Amino acid sequence: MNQAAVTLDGLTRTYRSRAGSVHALRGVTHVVQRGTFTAIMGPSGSGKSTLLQLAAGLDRPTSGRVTIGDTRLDKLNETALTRFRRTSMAFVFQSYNLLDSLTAFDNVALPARLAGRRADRAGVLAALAHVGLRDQARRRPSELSGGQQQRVAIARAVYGRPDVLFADEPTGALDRGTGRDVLELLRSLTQGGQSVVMVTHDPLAASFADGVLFLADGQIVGHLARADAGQIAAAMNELER
Ligand SMILES: Nc1ncnc2c1ncn2[C@@H]1O[C@H](COP(=O)(O)OP(=O)(O)OP(=O)(O)O)[C@@H](O)[C@H]1O
Repeated sequence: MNQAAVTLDGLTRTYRSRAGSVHALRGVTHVVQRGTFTAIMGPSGSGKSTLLQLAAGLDRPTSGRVTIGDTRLDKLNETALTRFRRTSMAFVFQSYNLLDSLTAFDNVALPARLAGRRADRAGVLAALAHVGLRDQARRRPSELSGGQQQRVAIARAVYGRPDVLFADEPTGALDRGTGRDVLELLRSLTQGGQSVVMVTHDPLAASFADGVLFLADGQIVGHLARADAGQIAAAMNELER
């Protein structure tokens, strides 16, 4: 089996507007191994969100390519890409992105239903149980705390057992303790062979990852393996000087 979960090969992304061109990514090459948790850090505007969007197939690179497992995203048309995203990848955002008119259960079941599959009741409940919310299945997001809502979003993301979970500041809106629970949950997914790629500004959040990639000005400028929050903060300070 291919041990590479995400392969980024010479990725560039240039945004063009009347005001001029912005080179958000300037040639990023990196491999995320299967079953690992990677954090991406860097100063504001360094290209972190752009990188995540390209890796998740939500946007196309100007040049270079993204491969998820053995599948090259540039070989897929929009329909095939949407289908592939629904089965192989999931995305967790800072703002949870749950539908308030649906219960926790129906939010978790939604991607499968959108993909034209029946959501199996036992599987959805198991996903909710995995994030400690088995008893809240009938509640709507507005009846849950922020941390619980983010756990519903993670249950939704893991229900289809995607190979890769992308997360953009997943703990940005949570207090420390709740954030820690969410990060431990993300880390636990790797034991089942899933990969997690997370953008964060928070060195403590990044310390839960197996490795941290540092971006500056659209390029990878450093890498730390299994570092504590102090080491990560020191590396960030160096970058921002
Ligand atoms: N749609 C867009 N059109 C034009 N420029 C963009 C667009 N999206 C991002 N940019 C620019 O590309 C660069 C990288 O942006 P990106 O959002 O990837 O950075 P980031 O590291 O995620 O920043 P932050 O930490 O502030 O969220 C920035 O200069 C940004 O202004």
